[in-house]
Amino acid sequence: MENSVPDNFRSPPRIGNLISGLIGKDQIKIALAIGNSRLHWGLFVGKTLEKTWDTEHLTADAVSPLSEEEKAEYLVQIVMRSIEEVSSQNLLSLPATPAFSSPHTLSLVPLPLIVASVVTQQTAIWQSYPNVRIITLDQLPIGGLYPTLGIDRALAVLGAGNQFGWPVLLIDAGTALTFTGADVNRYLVGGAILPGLGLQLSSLSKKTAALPLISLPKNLPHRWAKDTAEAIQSGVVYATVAGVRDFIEDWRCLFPDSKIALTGGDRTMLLKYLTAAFPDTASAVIDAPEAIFWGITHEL
Ligand SMILES: Nc1ncnc2c1ncn2[C@@H]1O[C@H](COP(=O)(O)OP(=O)(O)OP(=O)(O)O)[C@@H](O)[C@H]1O
Ligand SMILES: CC(C)(CO)[C@@H](O)C(=O)NCCC(=O)O
Ligand SMILES: [K+]
Repeated sequence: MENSVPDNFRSPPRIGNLISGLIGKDQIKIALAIGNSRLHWGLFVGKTLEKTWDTEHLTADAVSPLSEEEKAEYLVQIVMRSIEEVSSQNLLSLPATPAFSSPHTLSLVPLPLIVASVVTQQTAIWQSYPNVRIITLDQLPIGGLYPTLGIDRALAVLGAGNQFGWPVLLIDAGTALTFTGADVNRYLVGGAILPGLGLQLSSLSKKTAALPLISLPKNLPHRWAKDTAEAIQSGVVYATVAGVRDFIEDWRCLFPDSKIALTGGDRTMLLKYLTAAFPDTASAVIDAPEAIFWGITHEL
């Protein structure tokens, strides 16, 4: 994904003619979940989530010199290019492809875009998209939300509850590691926020003189390490899985029949560590990479 204005900025997107048949029927909608590390995209046909993918944040520098009209065109093209990159097989093989014949280009018919963002600066950029809706907390059918709750947490817990049932505890292993729990009445019980696995590692290297930037280990490391890299991995991994287990077990005391779902960029690693360290706890956890998009389904 380009971060600056693309060279062929003014050329019509190729995919336009291909999918405009579907657009004419109002079937395609794009969801954009703006996280702290990157952009998460979902392509819906009707209410069905067909595809998800991730790209980098846009830079304000690429967008700010543009006029309002150019911004709109630029963002439409960013969306189309992004879809084009990920859709070469899947999108074009959707069942509705025979309808691909309309003369519209997508710069004339921008796909509806639904944005849920926890990054104000990025939200501001996407406000220039011509056919955008920004999801806010007050639109969501969950009670007991507090005003500063992250929309990603609200949507993901809603999506997990709708998919798996209520009550539900949603764990998001993203930039931040969050716990968000709701009861059988879709009422927020509460949650917690701590630095995610990646952020723990990067902050140790950034804020100390001697500690290097270490990546996550492939498997549960040795606990009692005898070199720096392994010591960092041990500390971050064991403390995090112990904390995650403690939150899960506490939640299960409150709601013994609750579903427990795990999402976010580090979910696979976290679940691997948790499985190795606490298999009983881990066996209750459901992999839910698309939880936030299931929450958005409700808003389409
Ligand atoms: N290809 C990737 N690019 C960036 N991060 C990745 C990638 N694959 C896995 N990750 C992990 O994903 C984590 C970020 O998670 P995610 O992408 O869910 O973040 P986010 O949605 O931006 O964060 P948040 O929702 O907390 O704002 C990082 O800690 C990183 O280790
Ligand atoms: C906690 C994060 C950063 C997780 O992405 C996001 O949900 C957020 O910015 N939340 C606002 C604070 C809160 O949820 O209480
Ligand atoms: K996330």
